[in-house]
Amino acid sequence: MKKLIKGATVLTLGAEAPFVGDILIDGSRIADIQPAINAEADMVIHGEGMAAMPGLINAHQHTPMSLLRGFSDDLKLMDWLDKKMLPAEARMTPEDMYWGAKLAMAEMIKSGTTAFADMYIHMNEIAIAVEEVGMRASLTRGLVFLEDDGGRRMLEAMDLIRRWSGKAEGRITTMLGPHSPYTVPPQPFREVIALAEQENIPLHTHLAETKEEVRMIREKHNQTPTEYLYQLGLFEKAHVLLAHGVHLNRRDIGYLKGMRGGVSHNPVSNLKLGCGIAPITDMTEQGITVGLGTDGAGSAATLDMFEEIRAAAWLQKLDYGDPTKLPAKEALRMATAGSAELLHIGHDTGTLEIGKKADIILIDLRKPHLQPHHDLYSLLSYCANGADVDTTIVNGNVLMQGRRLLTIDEDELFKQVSIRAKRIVDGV
Ligand SMILES: CSC[C@H]1O[C@@H](n2cnc3c(O)ncnc32)[C@H](O)[C@@H]1O
Ligand SMILES: [Zn+2]
Repeated sequence: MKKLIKGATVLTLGAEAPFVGDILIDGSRIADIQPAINAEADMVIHGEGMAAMPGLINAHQHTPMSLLRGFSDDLKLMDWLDKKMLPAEARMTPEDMYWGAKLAMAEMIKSGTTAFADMYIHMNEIAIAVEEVGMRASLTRGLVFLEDDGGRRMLEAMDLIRRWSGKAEGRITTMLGPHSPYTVPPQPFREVIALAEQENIPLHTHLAETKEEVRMIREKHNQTPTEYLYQLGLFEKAHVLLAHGVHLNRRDIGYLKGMRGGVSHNPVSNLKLGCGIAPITDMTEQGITVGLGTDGAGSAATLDMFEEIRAAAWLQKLDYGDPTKLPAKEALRMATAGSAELLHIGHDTGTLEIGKKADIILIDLRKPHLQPHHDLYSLLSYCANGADVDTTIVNGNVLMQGRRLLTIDEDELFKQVSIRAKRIVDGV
């Protein structure tokens, strides 16, 4: 099946400057990108007046937490987690995970996200939802080792990996997910790292999100959270996706230098929880890959990656007192090629290139806030929002066109969400 996008302003986010042209999709991949393509196609997508760019990639998510959006705000992270989220999560059924993940995916597709990294529980139901909806995802069973469970969580983590890696036409990949330095003691952390190294499985974990975490790890191990993970051998033994990295000193950044993977910066969640500003300019200057994510909707509020792009750029300018920090194009590249590296799918996604997967979004520029067109990178980083996305394509399949979702029934979704969200929070 061939599809032809005609007359869009193409931003490959690779080496080329933006140009008006066509994109030919053959099956799941980009077959050609040119100023004009004369080819037969089964479907023509009219891109006139629109910008075509790589789909945004959300590098850190907890999708079912969309059911907990707005339920518990304005709390400190540890109170929010221990007193509100964990009791609510204990009441969530596998079916809730499925519908929560679908709600998150509906929002992501409608705001131009084509791929995401997810860490949660009952991941089998989330994988089924991803398979049905058509997005690309890296799925991880989150592992907390604060009490003995006879190995059940590890079995679930390995079951997810064995059952779902490479499935859904190759759209699903998997990772191992020790939750954080404060929920995984040294011995189980070592065992997870050894397994990751032995079986060549990437890891996804939280790191140095709050000052309280730094204090807890100092009291328990007399180390910074980053030193704790470094001394366990994490950064040399596996590809690692680190979420947050807010409280890193110069020496901590040195430990990350040369690592495979990198850091997911989640600026809106960090702002809302009052965590601080991650030193991502210092990281990128040391060659550390930085991508962007939202975190779960329970902490971030929305899953609109355009808000993350804007917050990331503007917070670096504020933090350094220097508006030249994190320029517009770099911020867009963080949300695309940067995040793709973290998900370990950079060879296939993150830029528009012949041979790469056709994960493409079209943004309708025919809006007052997206005129005139001096610099499209500035316009998309600083002025656009998720509602400007007209079309979302993943793996060559159109998941949204003219803002209509083609693989999710929104009426049924909203009905399920409203019943389930109420049941989960009643009594918490
Ligand atoms: C064991 S599955 C993942 C686990 O992570 C929790 N979570 C959600 N947001 C955050 C965050 O910002 N920092 C730490 N942990 C977070 C979520 O509630 C799940 O229990
Ligand atoms: Zn998180």
